Amino acid sequence: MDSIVTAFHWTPAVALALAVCLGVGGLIHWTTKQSRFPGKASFVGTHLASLWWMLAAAAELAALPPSVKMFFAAMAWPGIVLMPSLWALFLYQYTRSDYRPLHRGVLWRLSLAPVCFWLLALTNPWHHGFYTHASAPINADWGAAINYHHGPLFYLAAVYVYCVMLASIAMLIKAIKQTRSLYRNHFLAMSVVTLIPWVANIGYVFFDLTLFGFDPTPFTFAFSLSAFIWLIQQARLFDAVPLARHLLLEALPDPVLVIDRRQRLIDANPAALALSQPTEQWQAQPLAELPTLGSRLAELLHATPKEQQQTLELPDQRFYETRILALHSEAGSLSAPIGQMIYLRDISHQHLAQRQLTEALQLSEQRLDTISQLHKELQAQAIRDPLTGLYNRRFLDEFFIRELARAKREHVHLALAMIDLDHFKSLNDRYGHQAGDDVLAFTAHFLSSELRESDGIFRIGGEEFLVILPGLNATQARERLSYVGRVFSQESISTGKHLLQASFSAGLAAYPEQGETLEALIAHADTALYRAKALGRNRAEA
Ligand SMILES: Nc1nc2c(ncn2[C@@H]2O[C@H](COP(=O)(O)OP(=O)(O)OP(=O)(O)O)[C@@H](O)[C@H]2O)c(=O)[nH]1
Repeated sequence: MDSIVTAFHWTPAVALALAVCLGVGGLIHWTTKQSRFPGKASFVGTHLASLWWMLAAAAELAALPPSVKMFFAAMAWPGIVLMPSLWALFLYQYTRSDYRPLHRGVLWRLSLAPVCFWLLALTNPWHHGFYTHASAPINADWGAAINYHHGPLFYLAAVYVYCVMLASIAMLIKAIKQTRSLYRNHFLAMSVVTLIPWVANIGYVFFDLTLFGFDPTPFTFAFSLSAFIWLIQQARLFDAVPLARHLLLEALPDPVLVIDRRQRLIDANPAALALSQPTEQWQAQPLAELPTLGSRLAELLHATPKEQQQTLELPDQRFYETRILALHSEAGSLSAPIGQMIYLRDISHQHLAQRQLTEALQLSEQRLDTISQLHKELQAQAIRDPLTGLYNRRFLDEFFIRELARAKREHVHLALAMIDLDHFKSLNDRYGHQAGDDVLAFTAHFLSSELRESDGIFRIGGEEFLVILPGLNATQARERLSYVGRVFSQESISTGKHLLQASFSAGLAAYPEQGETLEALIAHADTALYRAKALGRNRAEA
């Protein structure tokens, strides 16, 4: 026991190596507790291999006898060879989002080279193919580091490991080229994390670079470890949520743009790029200079928040509803504005449909107006005589009922006159039908101007008129029509070619004395008209 204790010593380098081992162990434990991510098993395996390497390195550092140091140097080899293989496997799975568990066959194949090199390293005292005879402590101090002189087997192992590392780097470069999402940042970060230990290793193998007189590679794992912790904590590596959000944004058919505080474009999803078609160097370009929509969006950003939610009309009948969201950095309880996100929702279909609907509604309203206007005109035409413009027989009943009701209500008379032009047939025969029409039109106009506005004048036959005179009894109506008839007979009627004179006879009846119905009053007035004709025409009889 004592010999074992005295075979090792405790130095700051050993403490550092053990601290890194503890860190790597903690990272492995933490990773196993995380939710699934592509290549999780190979990621854990990589760190187990590096832990093995680090433990062997720590033991070699702590060991005092050169033979023990060389034994632990040989013990490190399964970790040294397995680690890059598992790392390459992890990158292969991660860049392909491959969640499948590791196949046992793959593990066997990956373990083959590490086991072979391990056996070759352990059997080095017999063949010295790994470390040559010249390998010896750097000085005479007890526990001094060994200055290894590498044999061909060592270089074979180095070539194997570097080939695997080159494959990893190639895989990362390909992945970086093919993606522009958050994955790209992850791949970039992983490249750096991967490169640093191997730069240190190349420095050790080819340029004799050492730390504590020792291969610095395992110590750079301290850097890798910190980088991974940062990536996992801050950049949320392996966290599905930001990746899912980013992928969603990429797949979103609506354009989304992100600008910084100085309104320079920092991100745009494929839909935004397809809409705007900017130059290749669109990142960091001022928003206002962005083709198609930049100037419009820049104007919107200066508008009030209310106006910012408006419809943006772009060429080719495309309409977008705009939404502008402020972005803040969350640093503890402090929140600072860092930019804005502009979201454009494609509402072309709804907008066009709404416009078509509005146009259709306007058209149907116009048509409805025209129809109701036509309807009114038709209604008016239906109750009017086209030649004279006077009411016709159709409106007589309605007019009479209303006036009779009023007469009854107000206890007044209601007179009715039948008017017939005298000798109209001979006028027609002598001067023609057109002249007859002119006389009829003149008569209508004359009666309308001579009688009261409240009197109803109807043309009820060829040269027959009917007049309703509210408030007048038969005698008063007779006086009124006698006077109007006299004036009419003195009028000269122009019929184009001739100046004619005409007269009319009128027969009168009045409610309530001569009757209380239209039929009764017409019958009475007809009789009176017949009498007026018989008495020589151009007169009114009651
Ligand atoms: N120009 C014209 N003539 C019409 C119209 N409607 C009816 N008439 C004519 O009016 C005349 C009516 O004549 P009659 O009923 O015989 O009576 P009259 O010649 O007026 O004789 P009295 O009534 O007895 O004075 C007929 O010749 C009809 O052809 C019309 O719209 N235009």
